[in-house]
Amino acid sequence: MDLPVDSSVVVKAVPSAIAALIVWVIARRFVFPHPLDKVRGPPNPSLLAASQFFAITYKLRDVFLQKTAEGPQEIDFMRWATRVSLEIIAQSGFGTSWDPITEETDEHPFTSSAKLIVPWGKKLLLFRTFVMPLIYKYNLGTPALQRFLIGLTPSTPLKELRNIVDTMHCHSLKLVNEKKEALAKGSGEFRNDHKDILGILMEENAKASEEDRLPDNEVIAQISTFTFAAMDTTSSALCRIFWLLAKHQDVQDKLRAEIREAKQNLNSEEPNYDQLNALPYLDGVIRETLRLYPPGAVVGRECRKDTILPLSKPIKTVDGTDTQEIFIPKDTTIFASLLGSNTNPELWGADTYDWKPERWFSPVPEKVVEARIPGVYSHLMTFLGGGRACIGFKFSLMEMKVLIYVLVDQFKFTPAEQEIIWTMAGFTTPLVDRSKVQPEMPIMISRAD
Ligand code: HEM
Repeated sequence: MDLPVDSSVVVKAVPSAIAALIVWVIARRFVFPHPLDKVRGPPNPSLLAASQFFAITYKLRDVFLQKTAEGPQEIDFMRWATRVSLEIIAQSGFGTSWDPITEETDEHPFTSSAKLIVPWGKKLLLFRTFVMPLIYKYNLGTPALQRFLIGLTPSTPLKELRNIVDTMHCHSLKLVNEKKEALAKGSGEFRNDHKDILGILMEENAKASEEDRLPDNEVIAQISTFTFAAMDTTSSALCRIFWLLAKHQDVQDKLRAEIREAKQNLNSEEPNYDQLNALPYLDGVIRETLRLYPPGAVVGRECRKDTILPLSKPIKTVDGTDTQEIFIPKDTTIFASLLGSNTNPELWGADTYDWKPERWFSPVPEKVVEARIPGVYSHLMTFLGGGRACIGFKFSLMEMKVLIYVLVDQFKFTPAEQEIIWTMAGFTTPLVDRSKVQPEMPIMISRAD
């Protein structure tokens, strides 16, 4: 067969091409390997959820593209981060869609309700600390009586919280009933393609023995638990990350460069889970933010038996003596500072209160390793540790990474004029006006070059 070019030229070029290829492979492997090299390969089918997260995030990207068509715009980032977080947990957790995420549609009532639990709850600190535990402990009054009494009180926060609970309950009940109906028709149809958490729970619950089976009200309660645990925390962390990126343009630029390089290297719009995790700057930004600004700064616990708490170093008691341990009587409520552990200068060093994503490019300080912090994530207590640790932390990390990957690539974020007030009661929440209940985080966005 005739070759379209002079065959002698091709034959002479072969050894040079092979030599060039060898040089290129060696250079890529040893001189400037890309972090994604380690994780190339077929996508892991068990981690396909990343593509579901991308699909939801693209809707937000489209809203922002629409908004910035005429130039820079101020947006309430809290509003959009909450909508996306809710939709992600609705689709992956419950196999339903609650929010089309468009400029023209309002947020789902579940979002507007769940988002206000913390701000209204904050106004009832004394009631929650002293009265509610007694109501639970002594099982005072039926739910109907409690609701009736709330109606008689002049307390707006109590009434608001009751309305919030009603809204969330009503939507959760509807969802459980729909799932039950589908379950009755056959599990194949029921699960559809999605192995969502609620679907699996209900399917297994239906098979469980009478004594192991969760009653309906507990299944319904799981929906509120998951929504609340997933939505408020992740949206709070996302707000903080974008606020920091807006304030540190140099970090934002480096992050954008890393994302764009990854896109080019992968030759694809969407990295899979492993590829996303292999981006060091993206990972450093998230780790550092969750270290210095954990969405929940403290957790409360009730001591179930008399306990002696050993201390890492002696403290002075009121009578001036040194002690190495504290006695905590049964039923004492204690608050453990997750923030305090994450930022302890004795472990993390003098620059502990500086936000430095690069910190994570080197091994963590020896003292941090030696302290054996029991947290499930990165020597941090942000997601707690032990039997009650956060079960959604990898889910949340992936959600944040996907959102940052998509948005920072396309948009530039700069601070808005208003000062943000970060309130620390409950989950950390951004506000612009302390007298308002509604969380808000204005930020300027424009198209990135
Ligand atoms: C940045 C995001 C998140 C943070 C900082 C966070 C933090 C925490 C913390 C500190 C706890 C322990 C609370 C306590 O026991 O007092 C917890 C529990 C929990 N989290 Fe998360 N979380 C996040 C995201 C998520 C997501 C996305 C989900 C669900 C998909 C989730 C589901 C849960 C659940 C169900 C629990 C209760 C676990 C149990 O008590 O056994 N979380 N989370």
